[in-house]
Amino acid sequence: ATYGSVNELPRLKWDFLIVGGGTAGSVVASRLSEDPRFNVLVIEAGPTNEGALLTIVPGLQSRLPRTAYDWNYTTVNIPGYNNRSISYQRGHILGGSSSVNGMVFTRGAASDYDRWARVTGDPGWSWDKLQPYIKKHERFQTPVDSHNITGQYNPKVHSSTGMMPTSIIGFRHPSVDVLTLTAIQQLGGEFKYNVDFNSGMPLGVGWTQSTIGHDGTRSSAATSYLTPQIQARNNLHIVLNTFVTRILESPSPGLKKLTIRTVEIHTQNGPPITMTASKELILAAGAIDSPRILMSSGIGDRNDLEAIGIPVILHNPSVGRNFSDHPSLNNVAFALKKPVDVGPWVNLGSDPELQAQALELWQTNRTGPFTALVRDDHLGWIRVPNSVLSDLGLEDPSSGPTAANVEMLIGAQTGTSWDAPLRLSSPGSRGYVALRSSNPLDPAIISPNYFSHPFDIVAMREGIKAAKRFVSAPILRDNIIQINPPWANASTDDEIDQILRETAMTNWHAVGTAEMSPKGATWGVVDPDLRVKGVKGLRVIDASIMPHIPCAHTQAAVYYIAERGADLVREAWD
Ligand SMILES: Cc1cc2nc3c(=O)[nH]c(=O)nc-3n(C[C@H](O)[C@H](O)[C@H](O)COP(=O)(O)OP(=O)(O)OC[C@H]3O[C@@H](n4cnc5c(N)ncnc54)[C@H](O)[C@@H]3O)c2cc1C
Repeated sequence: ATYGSVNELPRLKWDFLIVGGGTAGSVVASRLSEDPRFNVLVIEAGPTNEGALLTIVPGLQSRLPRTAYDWNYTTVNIPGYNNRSISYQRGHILGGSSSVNGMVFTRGAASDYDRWARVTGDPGWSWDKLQPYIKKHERFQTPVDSHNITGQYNPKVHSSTGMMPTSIIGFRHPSVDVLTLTAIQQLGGEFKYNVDFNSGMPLGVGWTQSTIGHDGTRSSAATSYLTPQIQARNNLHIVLNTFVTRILESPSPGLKKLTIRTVEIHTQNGPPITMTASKELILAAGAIDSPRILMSSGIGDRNDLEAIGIPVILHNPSVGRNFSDHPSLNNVAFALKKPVDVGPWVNLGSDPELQAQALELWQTNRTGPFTALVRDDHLGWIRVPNSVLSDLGLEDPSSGPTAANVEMLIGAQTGTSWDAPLRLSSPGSRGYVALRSSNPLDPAIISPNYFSHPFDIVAMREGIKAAKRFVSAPILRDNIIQINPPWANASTDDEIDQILRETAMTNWHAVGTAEMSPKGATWGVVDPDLRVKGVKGLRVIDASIMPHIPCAHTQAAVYYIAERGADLVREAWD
């Protein structure tokens, strides 16, 4: 059952308490409550996703920032971004960030997961061992426009029996696609056609896949794992609009080890409410808020916590560190002499009339441009040339030679320019999340520290060069005037770097702030079974636990972590 406030909750005994009904939390709740022996309560700060049109219609995603569905965070001034601070979106709604994200569906490289297995000493995190979870997650379907997708994906690497509807992009731009596909045929090499970048081998250019199924609506963790039927389970309870401030030591007669299975819940007009799980407490509040809750509760760096007056219950300097994210650059585009025909929706982004028509089409029969969000039909995954790295004496931070350093979205949204927005897929920079004060209601300090590692700015620069190589394909080059501002007059590396620092943004892929490390390691926050080090009764299962960021949009990896995480919990209580 689902409750609108903590006052409506029946007084029950909870086996498992899950803090955060986001991407990972929804999966864990769904899987644990498959076992009728377990009584599960999810505590979610945001409202229900039910009927929230902005989260249902893919094309309305851009209207989500700064609504009630957004935590509305802002980073500190980022030195590598010329001291700019940027807004940092996070989902504040059932389904969490999966209810507000861009729905791009990418898994990354097999070597990303193999590296997790290597650094944690647990082969269970390897690409091969995760396959059952990859399959349990996905329900690949024909796209909403029912076009023939033979040759646009590899059915062998997809599952049609899992929980979450996914597909190939279902609203395409045929005149752009012809140019892209011809260009990659002409260029080959780094731009070779990759029939399916979700095979574990992402390099090359392939058709965009998204977490939108045949019905043209967003698939989120809430719509897929917490369907009305699943929410109706007798042993699954979800309380919305309820904010967890801290987690507390629980009475544990006879146990010497620090035991934490109690949550403290904020109430408007009264003292906080506490609840204790009889089996386990699971933090799934995401890469910003899971470390925030740990630190507010006295688990973190002793010096930092004492400096703001928080009594330390467990000294662990890794909490909140290792923040990793993908910087993005949306302004890489080339002016065209002759426009490409992108159809009647060309001004969709700016014309309210067209947007109203698109919404009507979506509502009437699930057609039109609002059945997709990303308007780039192809994604490219590229490497920084080894020669560039060796000349500069830089190491490649990616997980290996088959992983991507840079992602290039490929399209021509307005028809008047050829677009190549870039994402840095294998950043070397690491930032942190910290507390502002001892008040657990204060938002955390988010310090992403982008472009603090020398590789990152080099890789972005190389991404721009790769975009220039792309438009040098015979099919495109005669139609290209030049790269658009702000790049048109930047010729030296210094000039390019300045523009990078002035204009780069984020892809909202924060991970790593409660990283896994081997059992017994002197660093890290959780063991490979996701138990918080030095604590009994407490796990973290969400994006925070990734030791390294995959070269992919991060939701797929979070689903796999949550699927396996739920299994690890279940095994412990079998
Ligand atoms: C704007 C945006 C666009 C993105 N685009 C893409 C994309 O296109 N493709 C992709 O693969 N990935 C994308 N991502 C990233 C991806 O969505 C995230 O990596 C993933 O959803 C994180 O999952 P999580 O479970 O760790 O956290 P979340 O899904 O954020 O879940 C955390 C949950 O905890 C709740 N919570 C937090 N604090 C508390 C508290 N104190 N008490 C109670 N509840 C609390 C939150 O409300 C939330 O529901 C995007 C993210 C954003 C924000």
